[in-house]
Amino acid sequence: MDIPRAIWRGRTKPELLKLYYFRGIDIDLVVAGVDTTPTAVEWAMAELLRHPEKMAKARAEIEQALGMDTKVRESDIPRLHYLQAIVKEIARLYSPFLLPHKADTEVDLCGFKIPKNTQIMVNMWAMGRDSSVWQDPDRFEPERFLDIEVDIRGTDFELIPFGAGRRTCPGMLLGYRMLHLILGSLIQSFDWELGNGETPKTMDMSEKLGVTLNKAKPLYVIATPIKLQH
Ligand code: HEM
Repeated sequence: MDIPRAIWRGRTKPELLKLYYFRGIDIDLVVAGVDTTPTAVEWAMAELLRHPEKMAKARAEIEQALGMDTKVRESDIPRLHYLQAIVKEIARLYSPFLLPHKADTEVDLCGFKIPKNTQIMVNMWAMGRDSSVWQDPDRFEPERFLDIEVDIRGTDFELIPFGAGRRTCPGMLLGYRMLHLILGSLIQSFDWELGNGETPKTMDMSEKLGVTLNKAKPLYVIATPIKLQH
């Protein structure tokens, strides 16, 4: 990571270390914050376009809760239970790995001995699709979350898309709210159609693993604005 010459010229060593440290934090925030939310929104829109009846159900909930003349706001999220269920279902289906962690000491985890200094990768994708926990795990079924209480903010360990504990995602509350707001606004404000000749049945839903789990073939859609009453 290079810092331009004009910035480091004439600075003392501690000053330079500080610069590197803060620059590292900036880069962390951009890398970790930029890709995650849009990727989740893309998967959610793809699933909703594959299941138009669920898109209609989500819009009906918003219309019923807010009427036709108010845009979705952050304060509306607690009332939009189906929207929350969609976000949880997307987190269950399309979360990749947590960041790598390292065991500080030897630990016993569910009968497995993890030696000190082992690097641990938590596979959230596999956790989300574990058939001993989730019924019909590969199916997009937000309704499953209407009957059970699962908090995805790091307290219910069957679903931890932001991680949990001391190294949990520091952008969690921002990401969590943005997901609901963006998705709610998109559902409320536009009619959606698939582009590029794709149909709900033939849509390519393959995945591409990076730091986030991306859609291998980007979603191509046509959006028609719906006029809110004002
Ligand atoms: C839907 C949105 C997001 C998801 C699903 C998400 C998920 C995650 C996950 C799983 C981790 C690793 C936690 C672990 O290994 O235990 C993480 C770390 C991190 N996230 Fe997020 N994140 C999101 C949004 C954001 C945003 C908006 C920001 C910043 C503005 C952000 C900043 C970070 C940073 C800096 C780390 C590294 C923390 C560390 O190393 O201790 N994230 N995130």
